[in-house]
Amino acid sequence: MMQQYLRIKAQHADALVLYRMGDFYELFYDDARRAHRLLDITLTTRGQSAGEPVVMAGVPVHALESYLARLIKLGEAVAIAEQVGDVATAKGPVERKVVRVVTPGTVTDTELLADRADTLLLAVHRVRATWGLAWLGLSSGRLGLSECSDDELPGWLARLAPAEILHDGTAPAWPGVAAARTSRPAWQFESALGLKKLCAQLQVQSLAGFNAQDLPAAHAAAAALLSFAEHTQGRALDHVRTLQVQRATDLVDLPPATLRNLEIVQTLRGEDAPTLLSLLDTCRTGMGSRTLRQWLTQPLRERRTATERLDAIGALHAAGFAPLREALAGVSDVERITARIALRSVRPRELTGLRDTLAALPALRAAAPQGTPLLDALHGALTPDAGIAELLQALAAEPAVLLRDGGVIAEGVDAELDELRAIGANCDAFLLELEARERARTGIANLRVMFNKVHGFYIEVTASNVGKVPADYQRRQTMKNAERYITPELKAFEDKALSAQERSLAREKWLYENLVDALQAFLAELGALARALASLDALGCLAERAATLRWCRPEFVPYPCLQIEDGRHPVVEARLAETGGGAFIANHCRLDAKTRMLVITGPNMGGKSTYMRQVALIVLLAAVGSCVPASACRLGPIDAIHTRIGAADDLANAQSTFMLEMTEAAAIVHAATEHSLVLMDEIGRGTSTFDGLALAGAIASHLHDRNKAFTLFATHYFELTAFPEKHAGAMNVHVSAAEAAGAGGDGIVFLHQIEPGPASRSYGVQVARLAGMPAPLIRQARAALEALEASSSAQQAQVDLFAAPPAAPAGEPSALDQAIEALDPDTLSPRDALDALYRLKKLKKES
Ligand SMILES: Nc1ncnc2c1ncn2[C@@H]1O[C@H](COP(=O)(O)OP(=O)(O)OP(=O)(O)O)[C@@H](O)[C@H]1O
Repeated sequence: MMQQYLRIKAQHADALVLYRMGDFYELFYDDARRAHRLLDITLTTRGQSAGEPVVMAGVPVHALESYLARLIKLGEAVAIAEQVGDVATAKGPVERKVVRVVTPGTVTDTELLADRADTLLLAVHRVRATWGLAWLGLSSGRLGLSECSDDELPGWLARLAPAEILHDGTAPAWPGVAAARTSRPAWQFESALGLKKLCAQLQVQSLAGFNAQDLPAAHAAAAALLSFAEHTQGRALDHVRTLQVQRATDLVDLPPATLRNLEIVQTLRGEDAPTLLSLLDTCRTGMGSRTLRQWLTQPLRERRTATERLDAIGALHAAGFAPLREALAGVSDVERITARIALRSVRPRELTGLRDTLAALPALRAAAPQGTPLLDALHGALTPDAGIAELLQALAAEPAVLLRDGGVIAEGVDAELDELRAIGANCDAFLLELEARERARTGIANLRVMFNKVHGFYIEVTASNVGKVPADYQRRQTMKNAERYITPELKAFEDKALSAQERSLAREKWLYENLVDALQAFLAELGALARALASLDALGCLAERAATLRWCRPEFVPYPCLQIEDGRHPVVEARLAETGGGAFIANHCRLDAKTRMLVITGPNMGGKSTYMRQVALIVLLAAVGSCVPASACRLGPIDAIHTRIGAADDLANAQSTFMLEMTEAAAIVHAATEHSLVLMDEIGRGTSTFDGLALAGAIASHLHDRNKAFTLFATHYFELTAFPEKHAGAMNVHVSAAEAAGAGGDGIVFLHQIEPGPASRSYGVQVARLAGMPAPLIRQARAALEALEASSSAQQAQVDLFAAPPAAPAGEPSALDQAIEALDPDTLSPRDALDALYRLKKLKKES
């Protein structure tokens, strides 16, 4: 047996092998020690192999799911080796085979998946300066490809949030990426192989129809992705029949900092709520929630999709969305059920769930409004082939949870099954009759015919009556107060009953497998149905949110424009409403080709961050095709939302607050275009005043003069309120606050209203007092502040913070010169040389 185990283990060196032995899955040697550490299960030793005691640990079969869930969460891969041979006839150890490998990115078990988020497997592969990406949601059948640069990769990893990343062993560690990493042999990442595999998977001759033929790096990643996914499932992936190519240039760029700072799907603390998604997601199904999450993290630059969705939402408002949402509430997770049909792991109750959903479709169709291209298309997908429902009629009304318990196939579907079941049903009558007959024959009034799992059928006679037992009774078992017997007649009956039950279970299993096989023909239709239901659900949800939260439809224009009337921060507003914290103060934001930058000043706690974030959230929601929290909104093209907000120390990556601040700001200055929205919150505060002020001024100038991005620039440096005087595209605004008649004039009321012009003064000391600083400390700070203000105005240096950058001093080599100097052509490989060329071109562009 150990030989058999070691053979299996050799084929699954990277996974924990769970080896089935009776009612347990056993782990051996290092796997056992690892499982002991991770799961806190007991380590034992048994027997000897090669002269050493065999170290082992086991988990009971019935508890597999919960242990699997824990292991997957810890990023482990698990190979499950089942007994596939016949226990009764096997000579030596029963044959065992790995039936599936479960890894964090390839789980499909309903119990192990989050309802409202997709679990993605991502493969990455670098070809020269290009990263190829290929990802797959096994439980949804969604396959995607993309290519990106080094700089863009972190954005993709954050956006996709994969559970597991496959790489060829050379990928660097990515900070902040929580996915499990699985290394695969480099030869599996092969472009031509990938192209072939993709064509085979999608059953097409070329990928032209998917606009995916010119992505060699992504093809290479797809080769490894598909091999690995098939390997874990032990079969082909028949439900994966569509492909989505996403080009970075198609999406509104949301770098990881933006996803984080705007708290779109996770709060800064890493919780699921309150976030934009948690506020938005009132979807009736898991499929809808997953789709909404995808829309939100992958907003599109071109406005066609958003306009289509907004048209649909408009129609839902006009026709009423409540009936549709009610009809969707009873719909089961068709997307995951479809995947599980394809993987042959679907459970009986999932199929009856599908049957109920199909039966509910006419009502759903009646409740789904039509009249816009998107709604009409979705409506069209709600009439799947009647053959599916017909096949599902074979299932019992309420089947058992597990196939092995029987009772899954309905009566009247299969004559043989019905006959076998009848034998079982007649059992009870026969036993009662036998009992009565034997009581009469023996004169033992309390004689009983009974059954248990270990001993089968028997006749029980109490000790006091043993003397009356006839000669044809054979003793089976002696109890404390009774004896148990078997008779030839009872034995014959037992054989017939047990074999009928066994045969009926086997027959049901066979019928069920046939049913699942027959359903394979409808995978594509079921996939389309799932997508339509999911989209309808997400649209219904957006319509409901817009109505409940009083949002308006944004308008798209082709020229530079970012105009928001009475904008609100949806999450802060909801929170204020929840806690009775008063009304949210709505604010405008008006940027256009001429005015591209707002310099925002005002007291701490005044609402600067809230204002900037709300503008970004509104821009994002509009790009998704949702209504927005404002009374009116007009938007030009937007290609990215960049944010530099807050200062969470990235200790894990040994970056100081200031270093992180500058790194993020540098990335923005490099990437922002005139179509980007940039939020800069208190840049420069992480260092000394002069350094910080000087850098903030230079960054503002760069954004204004070179990037020309729409920029919201919040700052505490009063000196920066002079910026708009010299920069025509910038304008001062401030969040208003009022002095309250408090002791010593230190009271302050935040009005949260954005007003034109710079703030008149700072309120830092007042806010500190509100925060409960001791009175003497506050008095000292105020005295010091007055002295500082007096001395500063007396000797204000006439420094031009915003002067154009002086040329690099003569004689000082530029960054480009230095890079060229550092190159040694004789020692470069062709690939390094090409990389160097890219680097130089980039430096040239920046200089
Ligand atoms: N428009 C608004 N209407 C009502 N309440 C608001 C509004 N804006 C902000 N607030 C409230 O004020 C609090 C502080 O806002 P915010 O964090 O945006 O201030 P800030 O000016 O960025 O402060 P700091 O300069 O200290 O970072 C928010 O948590 C919110 O409760």
